[in-house]
Amino acid sequence: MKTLSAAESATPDPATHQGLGMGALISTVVTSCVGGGIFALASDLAIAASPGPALIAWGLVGFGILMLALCLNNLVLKRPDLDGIFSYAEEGFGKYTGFISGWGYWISAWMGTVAFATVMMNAMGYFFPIFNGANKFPTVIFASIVLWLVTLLVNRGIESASFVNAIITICKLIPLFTFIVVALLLFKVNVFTAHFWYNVGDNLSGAGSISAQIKRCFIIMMWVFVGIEGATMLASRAKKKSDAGKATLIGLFCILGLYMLASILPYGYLSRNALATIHQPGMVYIFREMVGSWGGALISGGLIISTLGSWISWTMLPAETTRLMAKRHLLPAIFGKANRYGVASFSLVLSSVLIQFFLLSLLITDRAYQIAYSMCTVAVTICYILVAAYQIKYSIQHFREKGSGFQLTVGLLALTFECTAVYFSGIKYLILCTIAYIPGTILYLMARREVGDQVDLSRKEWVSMSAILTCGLLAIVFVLMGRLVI
Ligand SMILES: NC(=[NH2+])NCCC[C@H](N)C(=O)O
Repeated sequence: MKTLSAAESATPDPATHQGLGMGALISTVVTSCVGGGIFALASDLAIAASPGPALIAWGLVGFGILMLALCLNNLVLKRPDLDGIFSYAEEGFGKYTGFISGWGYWISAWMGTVAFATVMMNAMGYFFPIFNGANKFPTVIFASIVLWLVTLLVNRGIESASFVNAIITICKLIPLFTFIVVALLLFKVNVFTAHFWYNVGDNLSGAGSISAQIKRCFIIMMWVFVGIEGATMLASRAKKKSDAGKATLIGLFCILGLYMLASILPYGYLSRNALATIHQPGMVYIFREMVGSWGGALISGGLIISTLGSWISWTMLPAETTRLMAKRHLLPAIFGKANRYGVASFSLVLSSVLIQFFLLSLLITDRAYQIAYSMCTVAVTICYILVAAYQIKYSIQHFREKGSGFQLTVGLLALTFECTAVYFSGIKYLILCTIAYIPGTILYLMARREVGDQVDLSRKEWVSMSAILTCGLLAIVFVLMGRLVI
């Protein structure tokens, strides 16, 4: 049995269908992007900014993600022979760069699961206060049980049937729409405009200049868009290739609309201060304030189902990524070895062990959710940057073709956006990621040996490898010295 990626699992089996239609493609974008982030968005953003700067940030991030989506569409159409997001980096800049991209994607995929687990346990706390208490042991134990149950299921080659996905999508959208409609009805213009640009006179950590507020919004907004690459990766299975492009754009605008409404409307009901200090995940408790306790239950229920669905899909994904990388000899063959259900067990179990390790962080910090999603976002940005870079390279190489000037501009804008986003999000997360490249690089070298390649790295590869390893080692030293605090 074949494992499906987060994106693929949302869609019908291509063998029994004549390719994916527009509806299936759009729902793929929504399924792979909308996980747990939206439920915490309002309160997370309120900590970072007032409504004015938040709106500007949505405009900027929306535009940047659009550029990225356009790059992916273009590459999928121009290079249908390449599969897996890391293959663009490999094709454009050599094997080690391909590895850098794939490894980033892999780290991001399982780090995202740590974020899912934390936000899901917060929502469980709504029903079972034991998960909300100061003692985090019950939370860690329950999250670990879910983790290993999901691992076991995926390891047995479950495929999320499309009807299950449809139910999950409905369960996540109904509470979200209900929230938005009620928030619209209760919207008070004077509350919304009271502190439109600044929140003067309170002691929010998020006070500050407009630009500082916009910067803080970036990582929160980027996180909710992780997964946008999902549908474009399906282009080769679309009924019409051009549909995939359209679907990504339509999906992107739908999601952007959903996110903007869910995060901006609450500013018209509660003050920024109140939103920022509300219990997490914000939407649950904002809705409870609005309509009473059934509201909190509705949103918590939606959140639990939504994150569980995403959790399963994103458990299949890292194993699938490393399997493809092993196929291309970027990782040792064991990463690609399928068990009798056709699942690459080693990768799967390795990701789960790492997730388990990071779940323990819940015991020592109450910022586990923020840390996990920041790491997830920055790690995936590494591959996005390389996608944009390949888009630029490809457009220059084929400059005579029609539309290349446009594609080049899109690539340049996407690259600028992604780099700025990493910078705004905090270089420290990027530096921390390099630690994971130390064992990764060893595995990469082993993979090269395996195929009899006497590791004859090019000069460029040596340079990038040494730079990354040095950063990784320095990061370890800084962490040990307590200089790198997240
Ligand atoms: N690598 C991952 N697990 N990504 C999950 C994507 C999360 C999604 N964007 C959300 O808002 O919840």
